[in-house]
Amino acid sequence: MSDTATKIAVGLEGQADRYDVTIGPGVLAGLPQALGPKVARVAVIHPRTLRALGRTVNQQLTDAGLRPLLIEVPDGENAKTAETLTMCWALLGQAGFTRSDAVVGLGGGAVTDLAGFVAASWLRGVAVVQVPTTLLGMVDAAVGGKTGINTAEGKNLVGAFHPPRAVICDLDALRTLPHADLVAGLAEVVKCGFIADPVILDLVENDTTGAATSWDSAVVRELVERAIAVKAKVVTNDLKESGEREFLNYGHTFAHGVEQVEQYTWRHGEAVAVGMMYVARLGELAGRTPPELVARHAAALEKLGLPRTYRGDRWPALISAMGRDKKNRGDLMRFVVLDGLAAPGRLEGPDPALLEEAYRLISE
Ligand SMILES: NC(=O)c1ccc[n+]([C@@H]2O[C@H](COP(=O)([O-])OP(=O)(O)OC[C@H]3O[C@@H](n4cnc5c(N)ncnc54)[C@H](O)[C@@H]3O)[C@@H](O)[C@H]2O)c1
Ligand SMILES: O=C(O)C(=O)C[C@@H](O)[C@H](O)[C@H](O)COP(=O)(O)O
Ligand SMILES: [Zn+2]
Repeated sequence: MSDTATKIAVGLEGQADRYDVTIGPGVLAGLPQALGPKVARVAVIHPRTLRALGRTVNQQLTDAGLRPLLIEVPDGENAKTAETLTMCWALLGQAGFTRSDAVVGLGGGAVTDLAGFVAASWLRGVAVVQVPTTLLGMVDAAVGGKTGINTAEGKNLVGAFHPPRAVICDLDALRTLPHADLVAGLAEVVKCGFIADPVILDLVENDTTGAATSWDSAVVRELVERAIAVKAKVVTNDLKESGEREFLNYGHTFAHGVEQVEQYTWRHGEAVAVGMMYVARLGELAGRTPPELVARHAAALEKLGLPRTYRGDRWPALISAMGRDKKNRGDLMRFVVLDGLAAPGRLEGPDPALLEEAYRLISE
């Protein structure tokens, strides 16, 4: 293991489901230990693009005396389908996976969401170790135990809360990540800045050298660690989203609508960027979010090269998709808005006219 690794614990001290998120270059070497002593077989679920890394992990686990089974799935959201889930179940069944075996999610957020749900559902729950290989996976998707897949009707509509046994964020994995995916991941980091840790925003705003978008910079490492610390604290307090975990959903009602309407051709992080602009405007229209904070959203996202606007001719499809958001209760639409910097709150049942007006304000 790298001697420059950082560990952030998730879960209450002394509880069996507490786990570490390990961050640093080279920390993938710790995967066999992270799986624990009782595991024999390991299903390594990875996307097509990471076939070579999958083989490296296969060798690493074999050398450690484990019996890996590589499962290759499609890239991106195409992995988060009932068909891919069924394929994974079939392969685990054919290999005779038992409750002492484990799953590894090796890939971006789409794969860690799928792998987590495979683990949550197989034999009603086996261990999963998440090895995120995108920035977004490291700072958000792999941490916190939200797992799931999409259905034709919407994003993440089927899933389970299933905390991982460990999360391994090997920063070396970011070397091959396309720049646009790195930047998209920063949208979730900025989200953590607005809802909980303004130092994140300072780091982005004061970056004069492009360090915030350079995968191997000290700034990116600090951003990763700060965002994970925000998420770790929230999910430790509220794993199943009955309270403050909803704040991690800031910007996501609109974002998930955009992803669905665009048939998942938009990156999740890009949709979250626009979704934060939308809800910042909504909060302002509702008299909750101060105008200068709305302007700060636009400035921070622009600095990173993230989108702030969306096409203006999709309202019926968007409002329909937003009606299926998990924060809603019956006909009551519920949003997370900011009452100030690092002061998230809920906006329940806003006037439909405000919902459409906020859309108009961010329309191209
Ligand atoms: N469960 C959660 O709490 C949570 C949180 C945030 C996002 N998510 C989900 O995460 C998904 C988005 O994740 P994402 O942004 O990582 O996208 P992604 O998983 O689709 O990955 C983006 C692309 O990068 C490729 N890739 C992954 N690692 C790579 C690497 N190191 N080098 C080169 N290519 C690489 C992938 O194969 C894919 O084509 C969405 O489905 C979103 O809903 C879940
Ligand atoms: O961890 C959470 O809780 C989040 O809401 C984090 C989000 O960034 C993430 O995109 C999550 O998958 C959204 O969940 P959903 O419940 O809105 O599907
Ligand atoms: Zn998200």
